[in-house]
Parts: sequence; structure tokens; C-alpha cells
Amino acid sequence: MDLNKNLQYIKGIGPKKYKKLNKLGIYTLKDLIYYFPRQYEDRSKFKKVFNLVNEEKVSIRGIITGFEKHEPKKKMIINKIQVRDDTGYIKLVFFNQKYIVNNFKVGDNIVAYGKVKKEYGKTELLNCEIEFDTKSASSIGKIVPIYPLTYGISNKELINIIQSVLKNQDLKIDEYIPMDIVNKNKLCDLNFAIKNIHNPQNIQNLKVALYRLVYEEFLILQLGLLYLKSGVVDKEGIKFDKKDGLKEIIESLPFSLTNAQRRSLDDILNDMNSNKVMNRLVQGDVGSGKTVVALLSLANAVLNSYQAAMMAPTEILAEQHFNSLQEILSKFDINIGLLVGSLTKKQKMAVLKKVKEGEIDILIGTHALIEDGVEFKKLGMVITDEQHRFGVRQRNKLSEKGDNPDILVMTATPIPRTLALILYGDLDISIIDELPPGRQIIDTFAIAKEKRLRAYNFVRSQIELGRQVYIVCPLVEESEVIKAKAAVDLLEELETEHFSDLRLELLHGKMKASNKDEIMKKFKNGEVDILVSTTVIEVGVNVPNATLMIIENAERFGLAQLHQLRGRVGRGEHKSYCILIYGSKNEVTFERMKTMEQTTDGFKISEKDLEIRGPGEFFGTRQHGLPELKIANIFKHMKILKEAQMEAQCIIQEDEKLNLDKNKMLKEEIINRFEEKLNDITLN
Ligand SMILES: Nc1ncnc2c1ncn2[C@@H]1O[C@H](COP(=O)(O)OP(=O)(O)OP(=O)(O)O)[C@@H](O)[C@H]1O
Repeated sequence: MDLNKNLQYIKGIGPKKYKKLNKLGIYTLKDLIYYFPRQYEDRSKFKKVFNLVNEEKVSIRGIITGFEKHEPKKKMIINKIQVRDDTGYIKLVFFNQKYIVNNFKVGDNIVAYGKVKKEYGKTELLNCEIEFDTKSASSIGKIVPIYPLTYGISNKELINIIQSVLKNQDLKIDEYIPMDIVNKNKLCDLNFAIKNIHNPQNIQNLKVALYRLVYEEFLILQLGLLYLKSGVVDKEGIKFDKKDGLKEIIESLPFSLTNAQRRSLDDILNDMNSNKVMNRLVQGDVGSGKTVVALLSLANAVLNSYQAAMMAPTEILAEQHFNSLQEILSKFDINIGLLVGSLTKKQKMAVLKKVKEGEIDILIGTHALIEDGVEFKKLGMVITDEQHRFGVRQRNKLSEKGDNPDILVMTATPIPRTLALILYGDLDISIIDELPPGRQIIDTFAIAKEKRLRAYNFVRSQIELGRQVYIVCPLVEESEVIKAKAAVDLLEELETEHFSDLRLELLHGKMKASNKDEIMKKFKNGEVDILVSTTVIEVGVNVPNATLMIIENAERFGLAQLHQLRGRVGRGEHKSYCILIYGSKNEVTFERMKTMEQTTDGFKISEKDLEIRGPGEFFGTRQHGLPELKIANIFKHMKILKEAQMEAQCIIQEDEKLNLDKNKMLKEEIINRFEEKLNDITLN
């Protein structure tokens, strides 16, 4: 049957209902049957009046014996319907709902659902729903689905619409998952699943249906991502040679590469050497030395007579990358340019001209890089250094400036593999899981806020040793203005009450870029003792002389975020410390603080964070970039996700392009659903 049929042409759905459904994003038959409840209320068991317990929510069944009407106040009418069953009497109470009550008369057999109130020997049912006691009662005596709704359509209305469509004998949905996979994973029939998700006969059926639909959604998602990666959209790319010049650059570095850096670089150079477009993610723990890997990849493109570009999430970072690259590559006659929002028009025009004429070999910048006016002479490679901050669209916009350039994505957030497969399932992954030698463990201490003064004494002792300190402000609402105010307040308190003799500076997102830059420079040059900052310093900032980080209200941050922040210290030869000051004292806070004290491995921390905080909060307040799913929940259904991921991998291994006959419908479904749901993830 054609599930793409517009609902307007379905019997029983007039223009009025159609319009209401549109508000929920429902247009076709498929939209409707795939509009899933967000939860259920179990109203399936009826109780006798005699057995009712105060405050419980129940379904009852009885016969109407009379009506009462009270008007305790103006404009307030309370109607009561007296009902009897074979064990006693009960009154159903309705506030200002005459229109419901008027549908019934004495002698009618009814079913009702509500909350029991027992007082002075009387029993009443509040917040009532009532229906005639027929087989078709839609929302009483059943497990009732509760749908996500918008204004203008009630849950009951939606239930009625969906039920009437489901009863339609013609509704037969074709199975598109190959039968061997259905059987192997014990998935129930698709029609059974759809019927039971909307109108579950019992809890067991509901579970079976839910499992199937969650599994299906994950399978399609993962398979779609793998399918994209598997070469279906492989574009012809540039074949870069491995140039000898690269060896020279590597030899000029002040250190030798770690094994993990070498491995990642090899992956990248092999990709670059193939004639397919590279789509690779380099995931590295804090301080693992991603920048140098990026630098060498960019240099390899330049040695092959191409231009390259690198996009960073903040200006501070872009400048830092610019400086590091400049330091190493200028000796090799490679020209680096910087393009950020804060340049004057004149400066910007000059950079753009040089980029267009090919005088700049490597352009570093913020999202200013993807603006329309930026044109390259011969762009061959792009790197985005991101923190779930750029969507695929932005990534693609940058790569469109070249002719199928190779793409490298760098992220400093260690994420568990399961999630990486979803967030970056369309990319090949290299992991830098080793810190450069000589790195010291950052000693981490969590203390209650009452002990803050001790921490401040420690700040002083570090500064006396010639070191520098970060103090990170409490995490407040995601508004830069409010964050800035919190930072200003904290600075004032520290300056007047604790460190009036030291050099303090402030850094927050609301400051003019040139100010930020100036302060960062001063901090780098050792002209500032304490940098009071919001989380703008979270990613990438590299000041080796800073050895102590204090984080206020540490319990408000995600563990992954704390780990990133902590990674700002311990970047040089000096022993480094992180003090987490927490304000609330509950189990979860203690457990999270303990994790930070005990572990410095970003991957372990992120696993733990996921475990402790669970749904939604894992990525902190940050935009997480996870795809929107209709029924599956990446956190709640982690086990099913893993199973579906494994299956997806098997399917692709057997039939990379999904050309086998048995996978034909699956492929169609993926293409359909991907277009609709995963716009943000497709690579074209
Ligand atoms: N193999 C190495 N041996 C010694 N030092 C290294 C090595 N690789 C990088 N470094 C140095 O380590 C520091 C951190 O490197 P880098 O800034 O690239 O880290 P990162 O992975 O980007 O970290 P973060 O995600 O925290 O920004 C830099 O000072 C860099 O010069």
C-alpha cells in the first residue's frame, strides 16, 4: 500500500483535521503511523469501587444513577455524575465541563478514568475522563498512548484519528528489512509493531513493538551512514603524492612524533594518496598533539602545489594555530594567512586577494572562511577543528570552495565509540590516544566551596614559583551577556578581596576580539598572573607556563568539559594541578568529582559521564549534533543501538552498495529516510 499517500485523500480525514495534523508535521499516511507516542498510561485494569485507594489513578466501570450540579462561585460549575457498580457508589467530578456531562443520562453504562479522592466516607473520581462502555472505548480500559502535541489538537482526537486509520483493512505495510535479519534479531512483524505502538494490547506486545521500531530506526541510521561512507558517494578526489619535503618538516620539529601521531598521519597520507576524496576524523585526547598532525597534512597538500584551509571554532584558537604553523612552516617557504571576523576591511581584502591569487598557501580562520567572498586559486584540502560546533553543512561549504578537496575533521572530545559511530559515522576515524612523553599527570582535587580560601593560598604559592593560573567562572545560562557579567563579578571579588597585589585579567566571549587577543597574548607572555575566564578557553588554548586551573561550581559542567578545561594546564615541563570547587553536595556530584580526581583518560571520562548523567546531558549545554530520532533514544536504548550497529556493519560488509535483491527495499528506505531525517549528515 502507498504510505506516501496524502492524508487529505484518506477516508474520515477532512480538511479541518488535516490542517491540525499538519501542525504536528503530519502530511502523509506514513507521517501519521510513524508519529509515535512519547509515553503510555496503563489504564487497562478496572477496579471495583469498594477496593479503591485514595490518590490512585484508576479505571472504573459502572452505571449512571444520577446527576448533581454545584455553583460554589460565579463562573464555576461543578457537575457530578453518580455511578454505581456491584460494590458501591462513586461520584465523577467535572469542573466547568458541561459539554461532556450533557452527553450522558441515567442508566447509561460507562467507563471512567481519574484520580481517586476518599474523604468522610465518600469516594470521588477527579480529573475524570468518561466514555460509553462499548468495545470501541478509545482511551479507557487500555494502555493509552500519550502523544507529543501542539495547541489545537487533543490527545484523544489524535488517538481517534490514528485508530480509525489503523482499523482500515487495507493498511498493510510491506516489510523492508530482509527476512534473515528480521529472524536473526527476533524482530516482530512491522504491521504488528505499528499497531501495537499506537494501540498496545498489553505491556508485552508494547515492548516487542518498541524493540522492533527502535532497532529499525537505529539500523537505518547506522546503515545509512555506513552506506554513505562505503563508496556510494565516493567522489573522485585529488591524488596527492607523499613528498620528501614532508620528511624535512618532520625532522625540523622540536620533538619526535608519538606513535599515535605517526599512525594518524599515515592514515591521512594514505587517504591523500588515493584518488578518492578523504573524509577522516582525527579524535585525540586533550593535549595529545593534534595540531602538529594537522600541520603536516596541510603541508603535504602545499608541497603538492595545492592550497589548504583550516577552520577553527574560535578566534583565539585560529590565531593560535596560525602562530604555531607560522613558526614551523615559514622556514619552508610556505605562506600562511589568517582570516577572522575582527580584521579591518582593508586587512581582509588584502588576505582575500592573496588567497585568490594563490599567494597564501594555507589559510587559517574561523567560520569567516566559509563566507561567499572567500575564493581560492586551487584548494586541495580542508581541515575543520571542531567541537561538535560545525555542522556538516558548514564543513561542506568550505570544501565546495575547492574541487573535491580532501576533508579532515579534528575533535578534542573523546567520545565513546558507539556515539562516535553516530556522530561521525560518515567519516573514517583515527584516534590519537597517547600523550607526548614527559607529560605529567595533572593532580586533581575536588573541594567544597567553603574551603575556597585554601585553594586561593595555593594560587599564591604557584604564582610565587613564577607560574600562572586560570580561574574558570561558574557555568551560567548559555547567554554570553550573563556569562560575561558573572565573570566581571568574579574578577572584582578576586581583585579586591584576595589578590589585590597580583596581575589579574578577564576573558569572556562578549569582549571585542582584539581585546581578547591582547589579553591572551599578555597571558602567553607571562604578563598576567591570573586569567579569570569563562569557558572560552575550553578548547585548544596552549600556555605551557600555566600550571593551575581552578574551576568554580565544577558540578555544573559536563565531565568531558571539565576534562577539556583541565587540559589547559600540564602542557609544559612544570607540575600542574586542577582544583574543582563544588557547591552542591549530592551523590552524583561526589561521584563525578571522584571520577575527575581518579582519571585523566578522556575516553574513560566520557564513558563515565555518559553512565552517570545519561540522557541528553552528556554533552553538557553544548549543541550536541546528534541526529533527531523519532522513537529511539541513543542513551536509553544504548544496548539496542550496539546491536543495530553490529548488524549494520555486517550488512555493509556483505553487500557494500546494497545491491543484493534482498536489500533492495532496505536501500530504498535508507535513501528515503536519509533525505528526510538526516539532511545534516549526508555528504553531498
Ligand atoms: N610528539 C610530541 N612530543 C612532544 N611535544 C609535543 C608532541 N606533539 C605535540 N607536542 C606539544 O604538545 C602541546 C599540545 O599539542 P597540541 O596543542 O597540538 O594539542 P592538542 O591535541 O591540540 O590538545 P588540545 O585538544 O588540548 O588543544 C604543544 O605544545 C605541542 O607543541
